[in-house]
Amino acid sequence: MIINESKNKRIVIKIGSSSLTSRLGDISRHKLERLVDEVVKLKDDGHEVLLVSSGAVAAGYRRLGCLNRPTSLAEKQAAASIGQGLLMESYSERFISHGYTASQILITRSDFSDRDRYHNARNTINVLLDRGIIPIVNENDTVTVERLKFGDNDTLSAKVAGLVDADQLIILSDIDGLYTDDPRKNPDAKLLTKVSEITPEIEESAGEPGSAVGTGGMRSKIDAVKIAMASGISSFLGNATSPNIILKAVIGKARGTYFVPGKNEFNLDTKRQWIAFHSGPEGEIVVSNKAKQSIDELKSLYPTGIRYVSGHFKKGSVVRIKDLDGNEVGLGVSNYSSKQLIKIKGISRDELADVGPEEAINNKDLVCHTRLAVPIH
Ligand SMILES: Nc1ncnc2c1ncn2[C@@H]1O[C@H](COP(=O)(O)OP(=O)(O)O)[C@@H](O)[C@H]1O
Ligand SMILES: N[C@@H](CCC(=O)OP(=O)(O)O)C(=O)O
Repeated sequence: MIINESKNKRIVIKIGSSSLTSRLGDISRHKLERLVDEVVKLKDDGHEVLLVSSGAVAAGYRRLGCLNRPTSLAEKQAAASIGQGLLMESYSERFISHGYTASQILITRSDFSDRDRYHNARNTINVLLDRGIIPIVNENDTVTVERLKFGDNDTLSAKVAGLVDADQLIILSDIDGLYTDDPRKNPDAKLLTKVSEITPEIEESAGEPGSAVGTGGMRSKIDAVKIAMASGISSFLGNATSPNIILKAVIGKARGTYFVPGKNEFNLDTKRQWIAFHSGPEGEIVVSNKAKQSIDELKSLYPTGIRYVSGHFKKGSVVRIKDLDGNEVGLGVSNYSSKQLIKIKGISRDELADVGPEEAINNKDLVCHTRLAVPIH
């Protein structure tokens, strides 16, 4: 199949456990190699490809001595510790047989919540992509604890797609796309081929995993797509077993669901993506109704609109912004420490002249929740 389009794309492909495993639950070499062979064709055509691949637990649990996929955290982590190496070995062997090199990247949420580490990951991945390598990302299962988990590889893939400014996110699963209901439970469910807005009906239709090896189900795929949409990235969801699914998805000819990003104001730049999806807010400020309104309009926040400040934070920390009823309205990088803000809250811009930067939060460092239909943190 000739897939070359005028522009070479940067493509992130998420491969779920169910797309790599046999009916017994262990890794199917045949399935893995078929997908790698498609990626190789994309590479031959000049596209940059990054994989986010699950499968470590599936590849390792039998050698750990478990009959079924384990459910306890420690056993899953032990299985992943065995399986991650085996998984990478299978990928590497196949890519090398085609003359390409794969690299392994294991990430936890805490790696991304530090802005320097976030940038570092981005720089490293850019070097790999520039040199024609295929980075293969998975969650660093052996060291994550529930609290620090990305939660699943679906949202991880969307965050990685944002990190590397991907042109497209392709999520492969064991289902043909997003249906109006879980098709395994409702035979009347209809496939949605194009989605430009995640409506409450779509949220409701998204259910649990369909197989014993899947973890996120449609719920986490929708969360992932929302993150991609907010980052201005088109996504595709389709069935890994469908022939040439990746090649067809890239040219818009695959059976499945295409998700197209919404209006421009949702297209978060990398800094806002970091604030929205990765940062760990260190304090809270409560703002007046008028200030809330200007945040809704994505305007900078001035000390005059701040009513209360809580927590101890430094200049440059991310803080939660709440309205007078206690609802979170956004997140932003504070130009002042909590100590300074307590002193200057409520003060007008004229009176502030000598204290420091006028704005408490510049609008470039502001993420407004009403403009962002995405779960934060
Ligand atoms: N609205 C829906 N549309 C499609 N699939 C759905 C829906 N709701 C729930 N599902 C289930 O989600 C499953 C895919 O998620 P999951 O098992 O986690 O796969 P993976 O391992 O590929 O991440 C499907 O097999 C399907 O049974
Ligand atoms: N990191 C884990 C998988 C986590 C996960 O999201 O799995 P899946 O829902 O199959 O994509 C592993 O490699 O087994």
